[in-house]
Parts: sequence; C-alpha cells; structure tokens
Amino acid sequence: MNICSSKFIRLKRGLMHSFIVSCLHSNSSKWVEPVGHLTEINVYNSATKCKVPFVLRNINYASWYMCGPTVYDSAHIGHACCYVKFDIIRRILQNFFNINVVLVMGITDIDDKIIKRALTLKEDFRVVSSKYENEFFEDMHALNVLPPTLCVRVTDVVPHIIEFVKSIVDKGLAYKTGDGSVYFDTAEFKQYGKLCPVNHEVGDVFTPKKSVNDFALWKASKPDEPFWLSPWGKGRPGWHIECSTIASCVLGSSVDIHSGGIDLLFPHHENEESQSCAYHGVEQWVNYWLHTGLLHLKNDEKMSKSLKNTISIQELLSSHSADHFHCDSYIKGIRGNCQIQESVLLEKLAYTRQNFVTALADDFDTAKALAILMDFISDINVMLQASSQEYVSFRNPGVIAAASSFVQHVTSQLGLSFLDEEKSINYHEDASKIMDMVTEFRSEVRKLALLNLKNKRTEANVEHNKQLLVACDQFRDKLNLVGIEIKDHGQKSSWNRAKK
Ligand SMILES: Nc1ncnc2c1ncn2[C@@H]1O[C@H](COP(=O)(O)OP(=O)(O)OP(=O)(O)O)[C@@H](O)[C@H]1O
Ligand SMILES: [Zn+2]
Repeated sequence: MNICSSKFIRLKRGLMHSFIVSCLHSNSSKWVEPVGHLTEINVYNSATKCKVPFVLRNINYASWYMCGPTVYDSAHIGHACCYVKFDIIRRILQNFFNINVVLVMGITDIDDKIIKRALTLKEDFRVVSSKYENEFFEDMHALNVLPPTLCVRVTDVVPHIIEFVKSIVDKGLAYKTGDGSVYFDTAEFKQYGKLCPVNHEVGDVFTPKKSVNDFALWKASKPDEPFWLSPWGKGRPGWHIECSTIASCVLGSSVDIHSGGIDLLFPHHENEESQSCAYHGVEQWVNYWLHTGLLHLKNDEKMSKSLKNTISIQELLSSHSADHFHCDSYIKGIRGNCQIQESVLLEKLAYTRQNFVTALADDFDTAKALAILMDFISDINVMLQASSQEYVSFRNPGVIAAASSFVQHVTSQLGLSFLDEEKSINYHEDASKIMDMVTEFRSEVRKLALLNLKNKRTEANVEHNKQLLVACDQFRDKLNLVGIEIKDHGQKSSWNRAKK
C-alpha cells in the first residue's frame, strides 16, 4: 500500500479530548446554533473555540466558502497543507456522511503584491495572476485535491463589490476618507470582535482611519495602478470585501462553513463576518469557521510567499515515501502458507469499520481514524508474514480480500494515493503479465534446482544446481534494481513493487 505520507495529517486544533456541550469560552455566547438538520458530526468551531454539533440549515447541501490564494507567485507546501486538509474534510462530509457539499473558492487576482510583481516583470497584472492561478490549480490537481464547485475571481465581481460597499456606507457603518478610500467603522458596528476580542483604540495621526481596527472596503488607486470607477472615485476593492462579496453572491446571507489557514482568523475573517452581517442585516453570517494550523519552518517562521522561504509543491511530490502490504499474492494463491485467523480478522474488520467513522464524526479526527486503520493493516501484515514451514491446505483468501478491499475503499474515499504504484503497473496489464511469467519461470528453475540438490546425484550435478540457484538470486537482485521485488516462499515466489 502506498500512502502519500504528507497526507497523514493531524486535523486536531488544540486540545479537544471530549465533546463539550456547553462551551465555557465567552465567545460561545455570541454564536447562535443554527436551526436545521442535525448531523452525526461534532466540529471544532473557531467562533466558539470548542466542538459543537454540526447542524446544516438545509439537509440537501452544505454551503462552504474557502479563501483562495493571492496569485502573484507559485504555491508552496504551506498551501498544500491547508488545501489538502480541507479536501480531506470535504471528502469525509461527502463520502462518509453523504453530505452534498457546494464549495466556492475566491481567487484574489488583484492586490498590492500582484501589482508590484507585474511592475517588476513589466507585464499586465492579469497575465501574472492568470499564470499563477493556472499553476495553483495544476498543483492542486497533482495533490489530488478536488476542484471547487465554483471558483470566482475578484476581478469578475467588482460591480457587486461596489454595490456591497455602497450598501454598508448607506447604513452608516462605513465612511469615506479624503483620498477616496472607504473604511468600515468598527466602533459603530457593535458586534465587531466575534472571532477575536479587540480593543476599540483610536487611529494614529498617520492614517485617515478613525480607529486602528477600521479596515479598507475600497482603496483609492495610486497613479499608474489598475482601477475601477466607483462612487468614491478611481479605486479597487479592499482585501476582505472580496471574499464577503463572492461568498454572498453565490451562497447568500448565511453560509454553513467558511475556511482558511489560522493566519486568516484575524483580521481577515473577523472583518468578513462583520461586513457581511452589516450588509445582510443578520446576526450571524457564517455558522462554522474552520481553520487549519500553519506550516512553519525550523526557525518558527511561517512559510509564505512574501517571506520568500517556500518549498514548492513539485519538490514535495518528487520525494514522498511509500509503504507496501502484500494481500494480492495471497489472494491469487501464490503465497499459500500464511497463518490467517479468519474469525479474528473478521472481528477486527467490524471493529475497524465502526470506529473509523466514529473517529471521523469527532471533528474529522483523521489522525485517530488512520491510526485505527494502520492498526488493522499491521494485523493483516502480521498474519500474512507469519508463514508456517508446512504447506497450509486450508486457505481463506475471501476474508483477506474483504479486509484489503475495505482498506482500499476508505483510503480512496479520503483521496489518499492508495496503491498508486501498483495501480500504475496494473494499468499496464502487459507489464503485469510479463512479471507474472518471469516470476513463474524463475520459480520453476529454482524448484527443479532445489529438488535436484535434495536428491544429490553426482558432484557435478550438485555444482550445476548451485549455479542455477545463484543465477536465480542474481536475477532477483537485478529486478530489484529496477524496482521489482521478488520474494521466495519455499518453492514458490511472488513479486511486487520494491519499497523506495
Ligand atoms: N505556511 C502555511 N501553512 C498553512 N497554510 C498556509 C500557509 N501559508 C498560507 N496558507 C494558507 O493558504 C491560503 C492562501 O494563502 P495566501 O495566498 O495568502 O498565501 P501566503 O503564502 O501566506 O501568501 P502571502 O505571503 O502573500 O501572505 C490561506 O488560507 C492561508 O492561510
Ligand atoms: Zn477570504
């Protein structure tokens, strides 16, 4: 079995040993439990800082908005970490709890960093952003991350953003400054500080903001910068308003899940929640805030494009390790003398099936679910490897096939690259058949040599048979060099892909 080790992930955020019905954190009082369909899942919500029951407003689907990348440079393994984790959660919702997920991703394709990069490269900002957007989705595809249901670029929704900002200004919750920018008035919006407690401090003399917490909804453009015409003059959207507008355009005034790396919790998500509640006139816009931990470097620095300390996704993919287990040769009958305890294995299979899903329902605890699965795999391997010297006449490949197909099914449902290398050989049926024939021919030669050695006819014969066995071993070693592992089991042999 090959499982991309990068996907053995810990999705636990903080210490969350048991489900706490009533959260002790003060934030819980600001969170309103949604009304609707109660699922079996409990989820850690950054809005409550504890696990809460996962309730869908509508049984037919879960609406999910995910902040996408700012496309001014190549994606790195920090992004891989973030999007792979959410991809696994999405697959768990879809494949283990039968929830129809509508996932919307916003792409920041206009921003200070993109403008700066475009100036350096002497390119139009659209050329830069579309290059890195395409590269991002190619990387995600290589990581087996499912594409979003809908992907929306900021530049596609600028008129909607202007309308969104105007509505907040009209409600008296945002103000225009002398340079033609518009700021959200955090002191005026009483719910500000839902995700992260804030002090309402006044602004400093160097900025036109009333409070340090106030943030730009609309930014006046500088000369030579890309701009859109608005009621406040030439400008472009602020960062936070993009996500609120895209998510609201597609998903409306209430969103089940909103996600991103933990670095986005404040101020990005705090600001998104505030301005969206202000725009829609609702108490709560997002019901469940999911955040993933960040990938740091040894010096504790966050891996990020702007710090230029990144490792590319391609580098990661070229060096992932693999594990193997050898059910196929037993099922096919090549490995005959394994000690398979059918009743023990069936009991273990039932236990694993049940506890695997129970772990996933507990805040998508993939670490625990995979530990349960790995335990099961190791039990199978122990039985497969415990070969007796005697030939075992009673074989039970059915139970091994059931165990193997369960493992393959759940790992593929999680999107893990299970049995990839073996699959790639199986896809090439010819290569697989050739290897079967090579192994069969070699075992036939070995068997004859071993039989003749046992009979010990003449000195010359013994020498001759020893040479045949040496030749068989040399052939095995050569195959190993090209990634094929031959294993001898008494008079029979099997083959599989060698460990990297
Ligand atoms: N090191 C990291 N570990 C985990 N997630 C990350 C990391 N860096 C970025 N992310 C997440 O990836 C998503 C896209 O982030 P973004 O494009 O802003 O990346 P970035 O590398 O942090 O860029 P910048 O340096 O320009 O801020 C966000 O949800 C963010 O939280
Ligand atoms: Zn966002």
